[in-house]
Amino acid sequence: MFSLNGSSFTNNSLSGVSRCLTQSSRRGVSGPMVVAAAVNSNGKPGDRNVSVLVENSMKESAAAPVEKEIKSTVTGGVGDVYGEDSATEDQSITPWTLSVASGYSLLRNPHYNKGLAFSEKERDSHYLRGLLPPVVVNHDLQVKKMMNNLRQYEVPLQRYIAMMDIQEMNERLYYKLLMDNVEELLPIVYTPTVGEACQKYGSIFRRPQGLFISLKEKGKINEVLKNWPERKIQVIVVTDGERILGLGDLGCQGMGIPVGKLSLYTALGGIRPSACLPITIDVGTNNEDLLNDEFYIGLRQRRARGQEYAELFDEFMYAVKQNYGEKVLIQFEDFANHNAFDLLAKYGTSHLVFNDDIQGTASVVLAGLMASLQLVGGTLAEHTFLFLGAGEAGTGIAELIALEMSKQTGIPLEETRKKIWMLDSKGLIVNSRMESLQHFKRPWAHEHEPVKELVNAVKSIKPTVLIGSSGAGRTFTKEVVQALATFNEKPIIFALSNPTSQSECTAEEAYSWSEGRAIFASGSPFAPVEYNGKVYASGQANNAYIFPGFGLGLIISGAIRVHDDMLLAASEALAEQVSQENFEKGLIYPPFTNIRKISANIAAKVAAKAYELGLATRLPEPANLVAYAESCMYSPAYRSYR
Ligand SMILES: O=C([O-])CC(=O)C(=O)O
Ligand SMILES: [Mg+2]
Repeated sequence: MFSLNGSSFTNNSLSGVSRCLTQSSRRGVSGPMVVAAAVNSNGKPGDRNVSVLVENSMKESAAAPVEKEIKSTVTGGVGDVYGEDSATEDQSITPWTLSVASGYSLLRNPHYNKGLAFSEKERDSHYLRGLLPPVVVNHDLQVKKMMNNLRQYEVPLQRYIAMMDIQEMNERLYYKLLMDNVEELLPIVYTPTVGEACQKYGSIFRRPQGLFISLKEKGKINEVLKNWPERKIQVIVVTDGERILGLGDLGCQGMGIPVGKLSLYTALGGIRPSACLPITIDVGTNNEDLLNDEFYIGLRQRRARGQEYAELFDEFMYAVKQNYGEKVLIQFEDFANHNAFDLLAKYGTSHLVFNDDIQGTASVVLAGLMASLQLVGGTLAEHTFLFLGAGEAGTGIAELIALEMSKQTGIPLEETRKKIWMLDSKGLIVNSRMESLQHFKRPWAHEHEPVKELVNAVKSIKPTVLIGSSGAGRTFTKEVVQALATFNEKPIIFALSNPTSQSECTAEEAYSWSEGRAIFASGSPFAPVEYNGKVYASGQANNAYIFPGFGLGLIISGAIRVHDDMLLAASEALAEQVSQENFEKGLIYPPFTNIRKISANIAAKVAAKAYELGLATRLPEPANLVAYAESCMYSPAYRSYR
């Protein structure tokens, strides 16, 4: 332990300062620069506004709302957020230092470590001699070795843990692995395996990832954000863990989801890893198993609701804006319905927010539907839709379909919504249930007699498209699929719930029960299926196709708000990427192997829409947005250190 500016630090907290050369006089060096996150521990951040804010809120009683003070200090400016310039002598600041990492600490810094790929020259100039065995290998060989190692693990969760270890050890190796082997590794770092990882997060927990903001941090969220070692954040994925995939309330252990989503932001959408910040808001959990689990990592209390929740969230949202400015994208992920819609509505006018489960899923499904029309014919408005599940995903998709139909035909939204039917746990959503319906379900109540069972709704409504978004597995039974197949030559079936255990039916069931006629896509991946001597490959209707490119489009245009027309633009861009060859295989999504190109195209269309709507701030608009998007994308290639 030693003391700096009156605060105590362990050696580790200054990530190798003892071996680092102070950088202030050597700007422009292309060596491994490290920002040493030496955060003062006296609880007084240096920023003048923040100090005022925190002191004000401390003066008030702990329960008093801090919203007023927080809002009043937000200027949208990010110039001097750490307060180094504006602090007076009596205000303490965070002593950040820029330094060059070398030697042992360089090998332990995941941003800059290259392992055995350090060149002879780098080994000399960065004090690495003797710390590495003599061999020098290239990036490709490292990837080959890691893939060999990963394939030795038969249990997917072991592969997940191994991937997390690689991410902690050598970030560029992690992203190159993921990008070069996207179809093989996506099911590991993402659905379905990430679901199991969240369920067991407490047990497999090694090193913390992302930021945990719990009720204990109320009144101090500004300081917590300052503890994060990166300053230039472009995308935050935040969850409160209440509805993790279709697995329900996993509390603080939901952190696996923001971490996984942001890995995809980098690998699939080209956002720099250092610009990505995963956050879990911990307000407790109502999951009894977790509350009784000795390895649980979160607050051991039931969920805070109402004002307590709203105040913590408000403090968080304004602290984010204060620290990272107007253009940081905040992606809401896996909130329960009752919060998801309200948070999106509440912050949609003041922040750049995007709800992946409502908007991202909607955009990916609309893209799949646009592509399906090439196989089944007709226009969107000529189809009839039935949803099982009227939550975030279901109503979000329904609204985007209705909007697109309305744009295509000129028919008012209220009318196009009538082509879309929904069934929730209480049966078909019909007018006679109106009084008891949650507000987000009401637009979908149409005139019809009550129907309880899905199979009877299918027989009565005769949908051409059946979409499962309830989070409950195995609900598209043989009877349901067979009924659908009696009046559709090519029934379109989306089994969207994640992970695989929650899928409404399997690919094999969809093809065999429809005698090979279904056009099928699912939220979690299924291997190709053989039926009657023919191989059927199904698509993955997962928002992973959309959010990385969508976010990139917002960032490259400097967008300040999300607009529904941007979602439609993203759907069109994705649907356009389905090739004739894909269609011939019955696919309605392009393969993930092309995802970087797909993301660049989505980004370009989203950015173009932002410029058109006057929501872009990065001017002038680049002439070729696809080329510009591609040029902005992160590459995991190693850099040379002088
Ligand atoms: O994470 C995924 O695979 C898709 C998604 O957003 C969800 O199921 O909540
Ligand atoms: Mg989600």
